[in-house]
Amino acid sequence: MATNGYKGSVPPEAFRDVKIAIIGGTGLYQLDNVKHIAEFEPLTPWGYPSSPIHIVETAGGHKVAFLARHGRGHAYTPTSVPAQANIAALKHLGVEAILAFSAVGSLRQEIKPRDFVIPDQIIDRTKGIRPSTFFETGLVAHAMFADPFDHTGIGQIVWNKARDVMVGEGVQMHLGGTVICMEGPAFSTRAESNMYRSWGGSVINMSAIPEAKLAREAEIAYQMVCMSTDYDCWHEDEEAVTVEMVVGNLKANGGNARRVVEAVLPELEKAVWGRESAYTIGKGLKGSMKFACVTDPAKRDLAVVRKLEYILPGYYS
Ligand SMILES: CSC[C@H]1O[C@H](OP(=O)(O)O)[C@H](O)[C@@H]1O
Ligand SMILES: Nc1ncnc2[nH]cnc12
Repeated sequence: MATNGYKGSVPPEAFRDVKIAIIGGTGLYQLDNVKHIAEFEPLTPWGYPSSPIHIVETAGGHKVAFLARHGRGHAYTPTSVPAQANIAALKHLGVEAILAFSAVGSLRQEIKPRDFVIPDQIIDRTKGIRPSTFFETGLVAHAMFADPFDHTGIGQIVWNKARDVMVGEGVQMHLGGTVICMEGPAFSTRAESNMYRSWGGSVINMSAIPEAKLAREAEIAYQMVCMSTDYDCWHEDEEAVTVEMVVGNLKANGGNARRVVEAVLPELEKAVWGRESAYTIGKGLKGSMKFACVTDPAKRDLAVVRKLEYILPGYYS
């Protein structure tokens, strides 16, 4: 792999014009069949991201960033993933759209292990122990989060461009659904799993929050693609989830995730680079966080304003 190892806070030329990022979850630690251009680990005001960011060149000649959510070798627990640094680093590069992959348990009979789901909602069951916002005392802003995913943009592209490819691999794709994001790292109890089903949950993972929230605060269009690996522990005819089960199915899912990326990138590139495309990415996002700020300019903490400059330059100063 050709890399320009780079550690620093200002990305050099090789890292400019990167508008799309892929976040890989459990089982997806790198992209294959792409030209690697460079990698770097920027120091953000929220620390270092979980892994070096790989810049790859697509068949369409665009640069795309890839980041392994849990780090190389899966070092970070779901709770300790430095999500603020991950999203801040991508935004600072210029990223406008994130396609994120996640291994999930299925809470529905019809979502079989190895199926893919493009969710449109989240129920947050993390326990308030993860830093989940870029804002703090001295600079307060409230992001709209009613629709946590870019479902009408990136989500539709995934559905329209990757569905047939996946069917060809014997994988069913489901459009829409609710991700329950639990704290972990231990899996749920049967009572919890059944409660989530009664709430209308479709799938369960440990990573949609705060990633999706932080992406929204950074004005990045974000869509998670969920790869089912198990029936959690609610299913009376199936064994309760184990890591072996998840990892076994992930071997197949990892290959399928790469096929999704390949199928989706050409249209996503057109949409993001403003060429003719039927899809709009990040509708209403640009500028939204400027008007979401409620702190009187006279009361703003300059140190916090300076931190926010890293992701939303000129918004609060
Ligand atoms: C190894 S099973 C639990 C683990 O898998 C998922 O990871 P990711 O979302 O990064 O693919 C889930 O969220 C848990 O972190
Ligand atoms: N059953 C499950 N619960 C939470 N996260 C998961 N990731 C994969 N399977 C999962």
